[in-house]
Amino acid sequence: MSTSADAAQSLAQTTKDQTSLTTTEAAALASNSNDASRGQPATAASGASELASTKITLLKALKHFPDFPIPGIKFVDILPLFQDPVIHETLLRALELQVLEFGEQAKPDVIVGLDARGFLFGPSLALRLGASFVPVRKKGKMPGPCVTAAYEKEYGTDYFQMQEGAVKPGQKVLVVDDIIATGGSAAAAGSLVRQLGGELIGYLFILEIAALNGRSKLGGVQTVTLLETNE
Ligand SMILES: O=P(O)(O)OC[C@H]1O[C@H](OP(=O)(O)OP(=O)(O)O)[C@H](O)[C@@H]1O
Ligand SMILES: Nc1ncnc2[nH]cnc12
Repeated sequence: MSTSADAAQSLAQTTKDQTSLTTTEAAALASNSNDASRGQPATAASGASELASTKITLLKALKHFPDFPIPGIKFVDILPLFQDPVIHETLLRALELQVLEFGEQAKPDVIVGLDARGFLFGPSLALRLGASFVPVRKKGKMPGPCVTAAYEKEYGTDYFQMQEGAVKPGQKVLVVDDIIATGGSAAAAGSLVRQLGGELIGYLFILEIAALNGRSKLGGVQTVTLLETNE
């Protein structure tokens, strides 16, 4: 009979090319599977199937809109992930597991979410992790003194701001957003965190548009993405 550890190892190996989840995460998903089946141990096969189907479920829920918001952009819409409470919960659990995989020494004090789609899951993730949530907003939306950074993105130039004092010097900060495309938005957010004296410990995204190589703008800071598209 296989143990939970065996099942988790098998899960991680079976799905190596399909998912960024690792052995520890697979173990947690296997444990979730135990809950779902009311105490019945998950077999490696059923756990692997659950993990693969989790990723497929999330990918299938995404919608694609050619030529939005301007011609030539293939827009990936992540909003459907939040329409179904089961998919929403699955998403949050998977993101939480990704952060836990960073290890205790890299436990974030602050989750910084980017305007606007980083606000859809950043606060929920922060609550699960016992961390603060702090927004990065487009310029002119927040009162009081702010730090500002300009950035180029896939479809234009923009400005991001954070409120002074929102991140305290030395706090460990994880920046989260729905999508990394060119990486301009995330890099600007990282620069704001550093302007406030925060320690930027990583970036976490739901989806990476790999062809745009946004990671190259993030200066080697730990960058984790749940899903990937090459379109
Ligand atoms: O990697 P990049 O090329 O910078 O692109 C990624 C950013 O673009 C999108 O936001 P957008 O600026 O469209 O704003 P919105 O969330 O307010 O729609 C997306 O939500 C990311 O924040
Ligand atoms: N192709 C894209 N789809 C959705 N959001 C984006 N943000 C930047 N590029 C995007």
